[in-house]
Amino acid sequence: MSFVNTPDYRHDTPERLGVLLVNLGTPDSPSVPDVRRYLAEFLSDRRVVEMARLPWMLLLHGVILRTRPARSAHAYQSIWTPEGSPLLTISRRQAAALQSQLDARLGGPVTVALGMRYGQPSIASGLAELRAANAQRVLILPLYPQYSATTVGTVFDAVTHELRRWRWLPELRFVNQYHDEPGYIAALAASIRAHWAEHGQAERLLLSFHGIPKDYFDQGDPYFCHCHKTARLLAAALELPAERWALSFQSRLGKQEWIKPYTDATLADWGRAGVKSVQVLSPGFSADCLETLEEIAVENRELFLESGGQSYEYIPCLNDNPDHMAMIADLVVRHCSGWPEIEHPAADADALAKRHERRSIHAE
Ligand SMILES: C=CC1=C(C)c2cc3[nH]c(cc4nc(cc5[nH]c(cc1n2)c(C)c5CCC(=O)O)C(CCC(=O)O)=C4C)c(C)c3C=C
Ligand SMILES: [Fe+2]
Ligand SMILES: [Fe+2]
Repeated sequence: MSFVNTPDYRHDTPERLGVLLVNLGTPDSPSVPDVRRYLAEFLSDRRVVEMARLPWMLLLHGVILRTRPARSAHAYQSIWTPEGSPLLTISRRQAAALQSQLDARLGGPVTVALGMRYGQPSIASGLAELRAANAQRVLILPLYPQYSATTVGTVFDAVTHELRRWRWLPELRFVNQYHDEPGYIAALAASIRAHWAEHGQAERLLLSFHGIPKDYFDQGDPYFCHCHKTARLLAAALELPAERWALSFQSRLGKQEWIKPYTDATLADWGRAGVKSVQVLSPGFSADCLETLEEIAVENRELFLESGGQSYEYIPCLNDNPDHMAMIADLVVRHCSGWPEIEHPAADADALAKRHERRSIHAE
């Protein structure tokens, strides 16, 4: 194996701290071939589908990748914007907002880059961007509040897989969840309150998280428990009594059992039981994407209304809202404690130059 450090870290420019924001990723376009390529990469990940390799590869390439891409492409076309996939455009705005917040707080020693687990920009390109900025200390920050092996675990795999090719490794830290972080709960509560202030309160609030196969939970994935804790803390922050809210799991795939209750079944039950109005929030998604803008905001709305409901409102994800990005900036500062860029923030160019002078003695 050959190593890829070109250019290497440099002694002649100040060292920096790098933050790699990571999210799931999205197809390059909503065309069937691009969606197929994206699904092939995503669904070949052993952390996402744990089934025995040979039967899964036969099923994936023999059946799923021949049928699902057309259906998914159609759904992607309905949410695509002139700037591209919502997940990617929002992620770029989040990276820019985090960069500004950290610049304002620390005086400029941090570089923020974006890397997607599947598709572009890749985790490898994000790490290369940080290396080019001379970021010798790096924080990996997957934008998944709840830990799951299927999301956060696989980000770790991709980062370490790429770093196996580097000769000079950065000092590395990794955020693996923030599901009960007070700032995260407060930002969610504030966004719901803002929605209530404008639209009033529905009879029920549904907190819908992406699902995982039940088997992964049975084998120890803490995701289900993290979702429950987020939901419980959020309901408490909103002072919502138990009969006014529920938690559910969306976006299941395939025939096996996933963690329950299911979002679609819950909404259909509520509609049939005479619940007239609901508001739905997906607190586990840090950015709006196909699963919220199409599945929750459109598909599940139809289902609820067809089942007897009368009013259905989707409350958007936190996206790049300032409370959210301030909370993410707090997380960065906390996880990087002890690192010089955080402990001795340079307010001006002079201080930066002095800090560099101090450290480059060893390089001479
Ligand atoms: C076995 C399959 C899947 C598991 C397990 C899974 C877990 C999981 N996913 C997210 C977040 C997102 N998933 C998104 C799309 C998506 N998810 C799956 C399958 C599994 N997800 C598929 C096949 C797709 C693609 C769309 C489709 O064909 O239906 C997205 C949106 C991507 C976008 O481009 O907008 C997100 C975000 C979490 C948080 C999670 C486990 C906790
Ligand atoms: Fe998913
Ligand atoms: Fe979906």
